Amino acid sequence: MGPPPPRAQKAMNVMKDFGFSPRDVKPVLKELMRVYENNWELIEENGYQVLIDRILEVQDSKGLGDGNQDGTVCNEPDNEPEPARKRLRKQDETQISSSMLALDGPGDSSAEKHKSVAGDSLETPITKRKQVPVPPLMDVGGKEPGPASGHPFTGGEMLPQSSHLEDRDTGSGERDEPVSPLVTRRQTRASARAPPISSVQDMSGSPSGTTYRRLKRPLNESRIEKQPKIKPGTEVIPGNGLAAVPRRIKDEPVIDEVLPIAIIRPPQPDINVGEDEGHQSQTTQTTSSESSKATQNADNGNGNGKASLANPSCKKGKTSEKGKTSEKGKTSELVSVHEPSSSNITIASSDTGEVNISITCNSDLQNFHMPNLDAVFKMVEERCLRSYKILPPDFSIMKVMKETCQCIWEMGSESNANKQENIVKLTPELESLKKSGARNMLDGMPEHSSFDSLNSDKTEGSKLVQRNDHCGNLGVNDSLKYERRGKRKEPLAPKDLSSNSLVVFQQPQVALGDVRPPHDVSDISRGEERVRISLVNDVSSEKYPSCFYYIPRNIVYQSAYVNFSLARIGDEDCCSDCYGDCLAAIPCACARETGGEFAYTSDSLVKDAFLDECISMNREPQKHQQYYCKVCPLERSKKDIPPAPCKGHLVRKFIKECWSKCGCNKQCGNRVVQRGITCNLQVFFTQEKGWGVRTLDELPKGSFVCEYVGEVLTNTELYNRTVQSTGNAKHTYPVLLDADWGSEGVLKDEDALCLDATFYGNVARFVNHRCFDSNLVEIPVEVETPDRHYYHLAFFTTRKVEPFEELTWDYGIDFDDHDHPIKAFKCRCGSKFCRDMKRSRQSEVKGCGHEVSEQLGFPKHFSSSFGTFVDCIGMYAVL
Ligand SMILES: C[S@@+](CC[C@H](N)C(=O)[O-])C[C@H]1O[C@@H](n2cnc3c(N)ncnc32)[C@H](O)[C@@H]1O
Repeated sequence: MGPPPPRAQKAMNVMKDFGFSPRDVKPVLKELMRVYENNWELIEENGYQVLIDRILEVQDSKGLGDGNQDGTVCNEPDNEPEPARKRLRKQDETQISSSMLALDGPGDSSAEKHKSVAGDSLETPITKRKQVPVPPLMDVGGKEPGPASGHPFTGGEMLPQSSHLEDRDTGSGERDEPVSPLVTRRQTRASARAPPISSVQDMSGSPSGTTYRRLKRPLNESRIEKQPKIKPGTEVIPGNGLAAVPRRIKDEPVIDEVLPIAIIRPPQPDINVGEDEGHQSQTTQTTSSESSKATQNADNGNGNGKASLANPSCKKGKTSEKGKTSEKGKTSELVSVHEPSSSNITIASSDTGEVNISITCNSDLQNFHMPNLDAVFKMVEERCLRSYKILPPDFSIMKVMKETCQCIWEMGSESNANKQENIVKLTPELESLKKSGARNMLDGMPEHSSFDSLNSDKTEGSKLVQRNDHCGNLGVNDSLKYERRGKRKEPLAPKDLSSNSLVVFQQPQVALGDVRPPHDVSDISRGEERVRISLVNDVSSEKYPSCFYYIPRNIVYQSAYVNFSLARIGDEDCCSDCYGDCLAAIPCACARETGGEFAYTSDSLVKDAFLDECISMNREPQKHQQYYCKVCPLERSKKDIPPAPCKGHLVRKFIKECWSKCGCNKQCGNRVVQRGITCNLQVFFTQEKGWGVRTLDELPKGSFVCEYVGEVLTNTELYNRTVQSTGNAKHTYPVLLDADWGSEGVLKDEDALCLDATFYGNVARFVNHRCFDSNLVEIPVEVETPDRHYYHLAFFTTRKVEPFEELTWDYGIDFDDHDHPIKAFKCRCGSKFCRDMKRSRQSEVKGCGHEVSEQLGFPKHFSSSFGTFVDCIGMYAVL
């Protein structure tokens, strides 16, 4: 017989370090290989957990309870095989012993032995050792939740091997001290290069012996006992991983059936909306709280292996809304969730463990065809991602199932699909954002904001609040008709919507209230920023700027697709293995975007070379690479047929900051923009340009000043806003987020985004324009998402700025572009490089009191970089 294959040999070596002799290990390994059909990954998973478990079981069933009782010397005494076993017991005390109890069955003596072994082992090592925190289960491959166990997001999914190994290995007596995970990456990486200790050294399978192991699932889940048998005749949905590789958690009741299975049944002919619908909704409709309760009940039932069966045919009297039935002679429980209009969802499980999820779509059956399920799931997935942005804490699979039902109904019903065009779709972004982790995007929202009223009563549809003239555009959606009801304009329910229609009203444009929001002159951010931003006017009698809501972070308006899903951040887009301050260590994955070097210095300044490149791009765009879209979303949004050719977009340099999926701390030097404004700014009234912003501090070159914050819109929304704008006065401050447009094919409208700070914005909305030599430059910064459709636009100083100096940036306006939907203002920037050649030296400007700058004939250029358009129509006499 030749030597064992390398993976088997490795497994044996690892087991040896745990104190198991090859004699113990070999047969078990063979057995597992047979059971898992030589799938080594399953055996190696979580540090050979399954193998360890099985060996212990075999030993226990032999009545050994101790790996060495057979006399095998599997390790030198000094290598303390026994404590290794004991540690294993101790760590698994709750999980292993309980799972074994469950397997062995009540009253089984071996189970009792396990208990006592575990109990013994709890005492000895701990009393011998210093008071060391009980190590998590990571050394045997499990996942120990808890704050100390590592990654903030994964709750300890990843741990530095060096720390947990040292923490655990008490063999030498020198490693008793726990190693803080809060070591710098440099330290951690250095220790990674040292040979890892004992058994777990190569468990990651990483050829480089990487420092970290990724643990795929909690320990309990990884306790695979054996392949459950799939009963003949059981329906297995292809591609369902659960069915293909069934797993059973040890401490759950033994069930021979495969679970769960979702069965989507075609609608029953006897269930339709029609005349019956009103009755049906009265008798069977559950409130959402009832349905969630019902769902919970169903879940509980499943979890306990209790029965339930669901079938839409419950309407025939076979079962009740939530009742018991004895179909097939089994006790079964049924839970139905009935939507008033289009769907019923029924979840059931039998006492054999079979779970059925049955969805009934009440549709016009004549026009219904069962759509391809893959297409349905894709549609559901897209909707969820779009609607929920970040999945809210109360996200439930029931919602997904309802969405699924809706999609099946829509896709399956041709006549309805056609009607969809006439239906304004529900866009729950704001609602879900408010509930979700993205709520902080709305942190700037005042209590009385129209958001609350917009969302408080969906059945009433959108509520628009008329804005006073000073605030400009009402943004009424074309597809809705409004009538006056008291002071408000409220939508009339569209008459032609069938009862099956998808609900209903579009969020209106975010409109400001009748009441002008009070500006707090001591802090216009009303406490939203880390610093106060005062407002002064020593020049004119104008006390306040036009009304707007101060928000410290962007908010998504409506159709823009902004996805902060952590799942989309791959390893290459974060540094989960970092600790402390990334700048203090060798550059991590987050520096990849900036050529392998961080863009910031340890003083939080943008490095000179990087900054100069960005400045040059702004000042001399013709010298830099430009992308030309095949079909430019900006031109497309203008609705010209055919759309005009793309005018080009600068290929921008991005900064990528560390974020939530990174292991570093909040004070990491690669987190500048996300920390918000730190310098003292003041909004003041300028002589020439209305309100402006100045710094009260001296700012060195490369300092972060503020971000341009506003509503995230699609270009079409922006265009609609612009063309709908009427009135004597309006301000629009849109900025295109076009830094990556041309690099992709044809962008969807929802991906071609811009920021509008007209109604919701931060202090940046007051920063005035200066041609060419502005003291601020905008740099795109990726924070939450590697997706370049959405990024932060951050302002950094282009040079040292003195206290009380006005802050300006170059809007990139083409003062000659008379076709542009937004007319350029008369530039009063005062720069000797001013591009606005045509302005009159003496023109008197109402409102903003512009003065004339000298015209020195600097050659005009137009940076379409961000396609920034800034306007103050109505405040200027001549445009
Ligand atoms: C982003 S806002 C800046 C804040 C604005 N000054 C205010 O009072 O609200 C842009 C508007 O400011 C004015 N503005 C900015 N830069 C200007 C400049 N260089 N010359 C003249 N007006 C300017 C224009 O009216 C423009 O539409």
